[in-house]
This record gives sequence, structure tokens and C-alpha cells, in this order.
Amino acid sequence: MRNRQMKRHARRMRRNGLQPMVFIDSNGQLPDLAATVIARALWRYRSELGPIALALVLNIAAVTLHLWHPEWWIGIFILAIITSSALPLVGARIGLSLRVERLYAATITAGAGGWLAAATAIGATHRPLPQIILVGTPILAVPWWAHRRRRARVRIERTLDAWPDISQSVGLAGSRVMSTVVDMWGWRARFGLARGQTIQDATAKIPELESALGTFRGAVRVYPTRDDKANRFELRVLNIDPHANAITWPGPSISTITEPIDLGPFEDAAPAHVLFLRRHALMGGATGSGKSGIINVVMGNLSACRDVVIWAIDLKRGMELRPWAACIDRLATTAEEARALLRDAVVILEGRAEYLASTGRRVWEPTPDMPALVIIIDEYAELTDEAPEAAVSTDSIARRGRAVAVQLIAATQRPTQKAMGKGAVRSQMDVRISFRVRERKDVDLILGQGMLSAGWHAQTLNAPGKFLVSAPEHTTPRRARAYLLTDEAVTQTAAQNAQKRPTLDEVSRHALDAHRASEERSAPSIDEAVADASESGESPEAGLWAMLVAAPEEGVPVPLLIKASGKSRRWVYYQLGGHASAGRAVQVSRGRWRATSHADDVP
Ligand SMILES: Nc1ncnc2c1ncn2[C@@H]1O[C@H](COP(=O)(O)OP(=O)(O)OP(=O)(O)O)[C@@H](O)[C@H]1O
Repeated sequence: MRNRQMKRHARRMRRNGLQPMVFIDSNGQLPDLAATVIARALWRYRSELGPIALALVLNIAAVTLHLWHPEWWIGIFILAIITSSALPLVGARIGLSLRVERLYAATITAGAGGWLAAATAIGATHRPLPQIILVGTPILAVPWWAHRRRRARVRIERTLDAWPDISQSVGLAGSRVMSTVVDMWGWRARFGLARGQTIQDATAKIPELESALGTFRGAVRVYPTRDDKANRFELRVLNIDPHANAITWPGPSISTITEPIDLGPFEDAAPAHVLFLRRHALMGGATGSGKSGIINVVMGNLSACRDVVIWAIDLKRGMELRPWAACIDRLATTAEEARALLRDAVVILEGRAEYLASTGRRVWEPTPDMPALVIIIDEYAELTDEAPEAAVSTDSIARRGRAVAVQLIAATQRPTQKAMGKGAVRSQMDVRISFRVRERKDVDLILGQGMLSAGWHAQTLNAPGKFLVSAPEHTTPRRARAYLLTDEAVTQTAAQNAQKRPTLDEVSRHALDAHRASEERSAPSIDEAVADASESGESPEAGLWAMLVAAPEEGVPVPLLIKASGKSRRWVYYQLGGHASAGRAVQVSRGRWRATSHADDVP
């Protein structure tokens, strides 16, 4: 009791930068203290003292065996030979990952076993056995003392000896170390949490942990343990960044969209597998953070699947996606083409939904004859900017596309509500991938509300291609780095996969044909609309609206609207402004207008 108090007092003094003083009283406290100090030193240096301890154990065993069972020497000898021969072969299974480690373990086993066999037979004091163990122990101990991983482990254990104090100071008091492992990149330790603490508490303390453990900034990660217990976490400290260099794409990891795509390795080398089937995906990050890079990985994989038709929108005039053109069934590089592509996708969606309903099925199972339709949109904000009325289509696809496997994969720098259009597109994204962001608040924009405070720190990603992924199968913030496809790899893969591409299925084609036919039948020509507007005797407002509804894709020019309505330019613009702010009409290009696709009736 008294001892414990003294220890606590000493610890408090040490924390305050004071050295404890030892008072020796008359009732023999010194031996007690000295024993404690020696025991502590033995414990602290237990790893370094390992070879000496082994020599001592061998001596005790030899004396005992020689006295009671000297005939056992042969058994010991055979066992030593078998074990030392097996170690180089099976040592990896017991944690001896390097060949040199296995050879060292085999040498020690052979040496110790041989000596013990001899000492059992003739006695440990029989010459030259004492000399052998006296000289052999320090010689064979040198590799042990010099071993980098062992020394690293000892350093970590010593750091973690102070865990009770560290945990107090970082606000995780009561948590405890369960085990530690040194690996190629640094070390990992499993911790048990105190009652009521959660992994989120540990994640929120990462900067404090880095400071308390004396690591580099950004070196600490917090993960759930493999058993997923809520009162445990794994702390990972990286001395070397496993993602320091670009990682070359190893080729497609899938041949059907029903399998998850390997986007690149996590820091523990496990692949970041993400399923895209019947899911929409959003990829965000600052300029130059690697969005186009990951789209190449996705394209490389999807183009290798026979059960996916790929459509794409790249309003940067096809700069990013054109190299994949041979694998893309339909590529839109202008606002006009994008609008038409998305409208057709909605038609397909509806056609497929009808087909599923008529056949009593719930979801579209992609096959080469009935492929999924994936629409890749590079720089989504440009679509919203240049074709705002396409929001109606993307909204429909986002809400209703999953079951019929009409899916969106969108990349954008900052998915603000403005950049993503008015609809529900952002909220419907099932897979979120965040590359480096400039501002902390962008994390929540890309990954969802509350993710920054839950530890998804995409602002700390420090190289292009590094990302965090949030998806049904990835619920904790683990850093991954996307594979990198060189330009040659893109050209080669696109050429290779171009032959394998499927075409749209019968159901979708039929829906598109039927829609076009009905449009042709119902749409009055613009000339008819002009004539109607001026002859009908209807109000100028109704005439102008009729012309906007009848306008072709590229819109009707304002001078024509002025002529047909017989009103002033100002009046026409006033009317157009009213329709536009109600979302009924859009300016398709400079001076050309038309009604939006969903505003098909009189305002
Ligand atoms: N996974 C990766 N590994 C290593 N380097 C990468 C990776 N991805 C991208 N890079 C490097 O970063 C550069 C910029 O990447 P990328 O063009 O993909 O960024 P981005 O986010 O699409 O930028 P922007 O928004 O300007 O289009 C690339 O030229 C490439 O050199």
C-alpha cells in the first residue's frame, strides 16, 4: 500500500520534471526498493537480455537432465535437427517473414539443441561445453541485438509503457494496450477502450496522439480491429509512407460489373475494392488531385466487362475521355450532346422499368445481352453550367436508375449544391470518393454531412491519387492510393477492350426508337408554330410559349420570337426571363431559347 503511494508520488514528481528522492528508513525499505529497481531494469531490458536468459535456461536444463535423464540426449539431438531443418521452410507461418530471420532461428535452434544434447549426455561442466556456451552466447547474440525489427519493437514497447500517462493526457484515460506488431512501414497496436469510449473518440484525438507518441505529423491512423468490437481500436503508426510512389495499374480486376473494382491499395496493401453495380458514384477533390486518374482506373475495368455499356460526358471537349472513345458507346462533348444523351438515358430507364414491371422482376441483372448502362460525367459542374436543364434528367437517373442499372459516375472539384444542380443527385450518391480537398468543409460536401468530424480528413491527403472512400463496404476512413495508368496503358487497354464492347439491349433500343417516333409524330415544326402563333389570334404570351415548346434541341432564335409575337425585344426578353426563373425555359446558347423538357404544358 505504502509502496504504491510512493510510486504514485514519484510518478507525479517525474511528470512535474522533478527527480524522486529516496528516503531510507530504519525498517529496511532499501532492499525492497533495490529489488524493485533491479526487477524494473530486468523487465525494461528483457529483450536485450534474451540471449543471456536462454544460456541460463540451457544450463539449468542441462544440469537437471544430466542428473535425472542423461539418456534423453539422443531425443533432444533429433528434435534439434528436425526443428532447425523445418524452420527455414515453415518459419514464415510463425512470424519470421524474412529468410535471414528464419536462417538465424535455425542456427540458434541447432546450436542450442546440440549443446543441450551434449550437456545432457556428459554434463554441462565437462570441457569444452562451458567455454562453448561462454563464447557462443555473445557471438550468436550479435545479430539479435542488431536486429532492426526487434529494436523497433522494443522502442515501441517502451513508448507504450507510458500509455497510462499518454492516454490521460490525450483524453482516452482508461484505455489499454492489448498487443503490438512491427511491420514493414511502422507499427500497429491494438487497444482496448474504457467503458463508454468509442473509436470516434480515438479518431478525434489523432493530432494529440501524434504529439504524445512523438511521431511525424500525419503518421497516425485509427482503424477498427478485425473483430469489429466497439470497445477496441487499432492504432497504426507509419514511419514510411507505403503510398510514397505512384502505383502502376496491374490491369483490370474484373470481367463483370457484378464484381467489385480494385481502385488501388490501402496503406496495409489490402485492395480498395468497390462495387459499382446499381450504385451511383461521386468523386471529388481539388484540381490535380487525381480524379481523372481514378476515372481511368474505372474505365480500364468497366471496358473489360461485357455486361456494361459505357456512355460518357466530357465537356472539356473530350480532353479526358476521348482516349477511351473506342470503348465508349456514346460520348457527349458539347452541352447539346450531353442534354440529348441524358434524356435518352431517362427514356432507357423508363423502358427498362416498364419491362421489369411487365416481367415481374425487381432489378435489372446485367448480362452481355442486357448490360448495365454506366454514364461517366467528368467535371459535373460544367454540365450544370452549360446545360442546366439537364438537371431534370440527372435527377431522374439518380433517383430511379439503380434498380434498372442506369448509373451515374460523376467527378467534380467541389460538389456544392450549385455545382451539382438543384436536384437530388448529390444526396443519391452511394459511393463517395474524396481526393485531397483545399478546405476542410469540402470533406462534408463530397463525403456527406458530419464526415469531417467523424475523422475523414481528406484535407490531409498529400499526393495526387490518394483518396478516402465511403461506400456500404467502406465505413471507416482508410487512406488508399489509386493506381496510375500511363497514357500508353490507356491507349493499349482501350484498343484491347474495344472489341469486347456490348451494344445496348433490345429493351433499351426499343424504348429509344419508340420515343423518337412519338416525338416526330407530336412535335410541330417551328415554321408551323410561327404561322400558328401569328394566325391563331391567341395572346402573344401563349404564342411565344407554343414556339418555345415546339423549339428544336438547339432552341429558337430570339429574332424569330420577336417576329412571331409581333412584340418588342424587351417584351420578349421579359417573358423569357419569367419562364426561365420558373424553370420552364432555358437559353440553350447565345440568343436561342426553348422550353425545358419537363415543362410541356401551358405555364
Ligand atoms: N493515382 C495516382 N498516382 C500518382 N500520380 C497521380 C495519380 N493520379 C494522378 N496523378 C498525377 O496527378 C496529376 C493530376 O491528376 P488528374 O489529372 O487526375 O487530376 P484531376 O483531379 O483530374 O485534376 P483536374 O480537376 O484539374 O482535372 C496527373 O497528371 C498525374 O501525374
